[in-house]
Amino acid sequence: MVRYLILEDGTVFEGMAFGADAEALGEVVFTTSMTGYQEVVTDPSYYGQIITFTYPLIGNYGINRQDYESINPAAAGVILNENASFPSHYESIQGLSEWLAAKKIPGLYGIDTRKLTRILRKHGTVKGKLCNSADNRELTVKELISMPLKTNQVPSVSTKTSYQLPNRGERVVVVDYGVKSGMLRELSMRHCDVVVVPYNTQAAEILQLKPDGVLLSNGPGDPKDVPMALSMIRGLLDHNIPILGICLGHQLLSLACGAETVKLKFGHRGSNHPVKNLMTGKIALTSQNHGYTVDAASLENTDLILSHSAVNDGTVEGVVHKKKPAFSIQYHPEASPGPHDSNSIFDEFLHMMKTYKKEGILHA
Ligand SMILES: NC(=O)CC[C@H](N)C(=O)O
Repeated sequence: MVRYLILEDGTVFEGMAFGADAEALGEVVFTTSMTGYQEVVTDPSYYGQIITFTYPLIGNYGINRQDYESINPAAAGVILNENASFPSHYESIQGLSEWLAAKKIPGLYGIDTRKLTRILRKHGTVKGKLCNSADNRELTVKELISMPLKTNQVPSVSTKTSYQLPNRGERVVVVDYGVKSGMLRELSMRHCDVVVVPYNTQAAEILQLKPDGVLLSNGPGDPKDVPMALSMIRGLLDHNIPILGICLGHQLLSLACGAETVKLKFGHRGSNHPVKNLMTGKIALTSQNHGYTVDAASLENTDLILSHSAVNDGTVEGVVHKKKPAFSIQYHPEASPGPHDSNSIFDEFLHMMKTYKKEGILHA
């Protein structure tokens, strides 16, 4: 069956349908990840977006039981060049198309994803529609132009109630803005006693849980659409609770400390983004998925120091608080998918919690 992608600039791509027989509207973004499509599509930070894979062949190892980053994928649609219809892997339980159909996500394949990516890179944020007919192209373009981009999606993906992953180690409260399960796995692997709480939990409730540290998770949308997080974070800083912020959590920590966030032209999405640690001079390849960034110039009047920066475009990739036990990074140390170069961020967080608990001093 034929399917179309119509962009708000009027461009029409004709390809083949796979996944669900449905239509989708959303921001069209691209990821350069060569593998890990199951993790990408189930990452809650992709909520409402139509994901284009620049790697030409996707789906060849199917879908398995392990690689979920959330149970219900939040992406609006998937675009590929070649869809491997006969997956082969010993853990595969389903093909990508079948799985997307079951999750009600439409897909389009057989288009020139290089041409599409060039358009996305040139125009930045581009809205698009996956549909089964291009007869109403003009109407669809009008609909896309007037459609406001939804940026307040955290309430849709955050847990509604708190839950615990009990263990014998440090008590870590995870504030769930759309947490990837990879982060919970990394904490559990380090024996952390994890309590996951909804996005709008306030500092007093978190303090009652007697945390050794708090992880501010990743999540979809614009960090400025989560204003209730800022007073909570300031409350935790006032009580010297060790904090690690990842991705949206990093942007929220920065906003809470007085920095600014801005939207990037076309975002960073992929598993091969080099990041420089400015403290050690070392470069790590990182997994990324973000459309917003902390404005480097705005750090000047805050208590935050720039600790990491993106090698490709020089944007902010990490900050450290000068006076409080808090640091954050824009990329994904849990990888899922991607290289494990930055896995030690979780060890640093653990070290910070332990040191702080023992000596009540700031992590050096
Ligand atoms: N992965 C994330 O947490 C993304 C953060 C934010 N939604 C952004 O796009 O920049």
